[in-house]
Amino acid sequence: MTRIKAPGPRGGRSLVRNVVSWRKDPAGFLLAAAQDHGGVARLQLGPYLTHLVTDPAAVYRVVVENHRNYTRGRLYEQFKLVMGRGLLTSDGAYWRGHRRGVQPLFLSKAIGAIVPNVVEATNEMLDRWERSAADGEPVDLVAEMLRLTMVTLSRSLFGYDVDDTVPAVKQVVDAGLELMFMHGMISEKLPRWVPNARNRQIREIQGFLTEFVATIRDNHSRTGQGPLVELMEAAVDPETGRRWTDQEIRDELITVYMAGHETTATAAAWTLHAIATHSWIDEELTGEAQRVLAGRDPVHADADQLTFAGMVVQEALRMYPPIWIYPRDAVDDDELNGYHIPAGSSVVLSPLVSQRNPELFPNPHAFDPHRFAGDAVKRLPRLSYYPFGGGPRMCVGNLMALLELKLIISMITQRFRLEPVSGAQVPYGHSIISLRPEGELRVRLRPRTRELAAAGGRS
Ligand code: HEM
Repeated sequence: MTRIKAPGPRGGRSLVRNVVSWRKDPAGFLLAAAQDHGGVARLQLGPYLTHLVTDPAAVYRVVVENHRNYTRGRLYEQFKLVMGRGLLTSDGAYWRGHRRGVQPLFLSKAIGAIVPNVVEATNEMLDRWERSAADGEPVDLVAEMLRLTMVTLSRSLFGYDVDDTVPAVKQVVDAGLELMFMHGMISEKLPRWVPNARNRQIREIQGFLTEFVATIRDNHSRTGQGPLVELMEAAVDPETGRRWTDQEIRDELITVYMAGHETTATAAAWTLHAIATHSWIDEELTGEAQRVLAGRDPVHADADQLTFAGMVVQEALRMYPPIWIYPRDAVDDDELNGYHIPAGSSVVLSPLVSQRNPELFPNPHAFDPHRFAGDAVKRLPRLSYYPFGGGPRMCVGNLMALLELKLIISMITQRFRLEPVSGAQVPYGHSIISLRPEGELRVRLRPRTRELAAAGGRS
C-alpha cells in the first residue's frame, strides 16, 4: 500500500491557520481546500488528521467499495447524547438489523401513504399564510418549514399530532441538536455525573424526549395509528430473533425524528429562497402546477408529472445540501486515489464541495435546475452528486424527502408568489445538523389568485 501523503497545507503555521479558518467559515474553508489541493486533501485540524474527500472515485471507495473500513467515529459519539444508539450512530450487525427493520416503510411503494398528511398540513400552513399576507406580515421560511416538516413527519410516521406541543418540542429539538456538537468548552469534557449546567440540560432533554416517545407509543397503543411505531413494536432482530427493547425503540424514534424533519425543512427553505429570488423559476413552476394540478390538491400520482419541481429540488440539494459534511474514521490503512489514509485518522465527505466542482457542474455557483433535465445526473460519474449520501448508509428517508419537497413547493407556488425580504445573497449560517441559512429567510407573500386577477384574470 502506498505511503504517499495527499496534498494539503503544510507546516506549523498552516496548522493554526486551518483551525482558525475552519472556525470562521467552515464551508468556505473546505471549498478552498478542494480547489487548492484537489479531491483528496490532507488537513491537519489541531490534533486531528483528516482528509477532505470530494473526488467521485474516492467518495465511492469510502461509502461503497470499502465502506466497512469507515466507521461513524467521534462526531457520531456526540450524537448519542441525544439520539442514543440508533441508525445514525451505530455500525455493524446492530445497524444492519435496525436498518432492515425500518426500511419497508421508506420504499417507493410505501411512501405514497404520506401524501394526504403532507397535503393537509401544507394547506393548514397556507391558510395561515393568507392571514399573514392580508396583514402584510412577512414570514420566516426556516421557522415555517421546520414547523411544517415536524407536523408532517409526526402525523405520517408516528400517527401523532404534534401540533399542540410544537413550540416545546421545537425548543428541545433545537437545544438537543446544539448539544450534539462540541464547541471546545471545558464543560463538554467533564464526566456526565458532574452536576454542571450542561449535564443538567442533557438530562432534561433526554427526559423530555423519553417522555415524548412514551406519549407517541401510548397514542399508538390506543389508536393503532403510526406506521413507524407499528413497525418498531413488531420488529425482531434477524440474527438473534429477539424483539427490540424499549430503549431501542426510543432511540430509533428520536433518530428518525431528528434526522428527518430538520434536514427536509432546511432543504425546503433553501429551495423556496431560490424560487423567491429567481422569477423565471417561479414562473416555470407555476405553469407546471397549473398544468398538472389545475388548482386542486396533489395526489401521489401527480408527483411523477411535477418534473420541473423535482429539478428545482435537486438543484437546491446540489447547491445547499443540508448534510453538507459527514465524517468517518478509518479503521485500517487505506488508499484513496493513490494517497495513504492512515488507520485512526478521519475522512470528511462533503456533498457541498463535491457538488460545486466546476468540471462536473459548470458555473457551479449559479442556480440552474435545467442541469437536472432528463437523465443528466445519471451521466455524471457516480458519487458526483450525493445529497443523501451513498452506499449502504444512504439516507433511508431520501425518497420520502424528495416526494414531500416536490409537493410542498408545488402547493406553495400554486397559491403564493414569494418576494424576498432577506436579499438574494444569503450566507450559510452555523450548521446545526443541517446547514441552515444565516439568520432568518424572510419573504413577503403575494396570494396568487389575486395577483393573477389583477394581471387580467388569467388562471
Ligand atoms: C432533504 C432531506 C434529507 C437529507 C438531505 C438527508 C441526508 C442524509 C444523509 C447525507 C445521510 C447519510 C449520513 C451518513 O452516512 O453519515 C442520511 C442518513 C439518514 N437519514 Fe436522511 N436526509 C434527509 C431526510 C431524511 C428523512 C425524511 C428521514 C426519515 C424520515 C431521514 C432519516 C435518515 C436516517 C435514519 C439516516 C441514517 C441511515 C443509516 O445510516 O442507515 N432522512 N440522511
